[in-house]
Amino acid sequence: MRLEKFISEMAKAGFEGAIVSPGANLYYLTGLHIHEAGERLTVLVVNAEGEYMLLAPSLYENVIENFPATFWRDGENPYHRLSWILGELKLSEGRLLIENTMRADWLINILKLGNGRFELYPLDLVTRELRMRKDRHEIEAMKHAAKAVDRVFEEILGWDLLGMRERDLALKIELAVRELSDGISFEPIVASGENAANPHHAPGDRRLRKGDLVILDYGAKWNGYCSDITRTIAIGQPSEKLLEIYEVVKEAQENAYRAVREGIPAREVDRAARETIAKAGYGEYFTHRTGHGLGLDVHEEPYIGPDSETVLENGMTFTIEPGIYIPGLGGVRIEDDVVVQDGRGKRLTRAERELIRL
Ligand SMILES: CSCC[C@H](N)C(=O)N1CCC[C@H]1C(=O)O
Repeated sequence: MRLEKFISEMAKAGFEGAIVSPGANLYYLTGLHIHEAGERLTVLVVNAEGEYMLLAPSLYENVIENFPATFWRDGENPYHRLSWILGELKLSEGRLLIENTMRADWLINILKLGNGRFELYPLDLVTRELRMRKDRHEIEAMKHAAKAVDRVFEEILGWDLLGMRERDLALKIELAVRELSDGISFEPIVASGENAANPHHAPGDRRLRKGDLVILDYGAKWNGYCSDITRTIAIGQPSEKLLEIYEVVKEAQENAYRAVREGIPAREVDRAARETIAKAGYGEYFTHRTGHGLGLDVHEEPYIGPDSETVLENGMTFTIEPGIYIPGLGGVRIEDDVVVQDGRGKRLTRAERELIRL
C-alpha cells in the first residue's frame, strides 16, 4: 500500500526509479525489518511502472518471505546482480532516487555501474512528504514509546544519583528503557554541572555533585517508532542563576507548545520559544533549533527552526526542546514529543516539568 503510493508519487515527480538501502525508508515502504546489513550489499530497486525487486545477501534467504527478492552469496560480486536487476527493471539510465544514508562504498559502485547514465537524487525528496504525516497506527506506536520514557523518568527519580558517574547513569537509563520498549532510539545523554553547557555531551566520568543541574536526554522505540525526552533535574540546591534559567526554559517550552496550530509555518513554534528566551536576556545561549520531527527516525521532517517553512498539519509529530547553555556554568533543556491533533499540539510525553531536586 505504502509502496504503491510511493511509486505513484515518484512517477509524478518525474523519477524513473529508486534504490533504497536498509533503514527507516525501507521499513516504511515494505514493512521489511532488515537488520543493518553491514558491508553486504542490500537494496530495494523500484521502477515507476510498479515493478520492484529486493537484492539481499543469502543470509536473509530464510527470513524474507512473500517479497520479490534475489539473493547473492558471499564470494559473488553483488553488483553484477544489481546490474542485471537494473536492466530487467529498465533502469540502466535516467533520473533515479537514491537512499540519502546509503554507505559511500555502495554508492560509488552504483555510480560506476551507471557509467554516467544515472542522474541521482536524494530519496527523501519523495519519502519526507509521505512520512511527515503519521496515521493513527503510527501515532499509537509513538504513544507507547513516549509512555516508556515517562515511566523511566519516574524510575530515575527513585535512584541514588549523588556521586554516580554520568556514564553509569546513562547505562542504567539505557537498560531501563530497553526493559520497557523495543530498544533505545539513541544513546542517552547525561550531562551534569558545567558539562550540561554542551547540548550533545557524551556521558563521561564526571560524578554528579550537590548543586548540579543534570540534563537527561533519552528515547525509546516501539514498533520502529521513536520517542525522545529531555528533563533537567537538580542534585541538592543549585545556584540562583541556574534556577532562573530553568524557569526561562520551562516558560519557553510551554509557550512553544501553546503556539502549535494546524496551518502555521513550523518557524512560528520556534519563534515562540526563541522570543521567550531572548526577552529574558539569554538569546545567545539558545544555540540550536527548537525541535525536530520524530517518527521512524529520531530526527526527521518537520524541523522546528527559525527558517522552517513547513506548514503544520494534523498527524505531524515533533519535539519541542528549547535550551540555554552557558559555558563554564551549565545548561537546561526541557523536551516533549508533540502530535498535532484537532488543530492543536498534544503532548505525547507527560513527565513532570517542574524542577525536581534530589
Ligand atoms: C539523536 S541525539 C540528540 C537527541 C536530542 N534529543 C536532540 O535531538 N537534540 C539535543 C539538542 C537539540 C536537539 C538536536 O536538534 O540535536
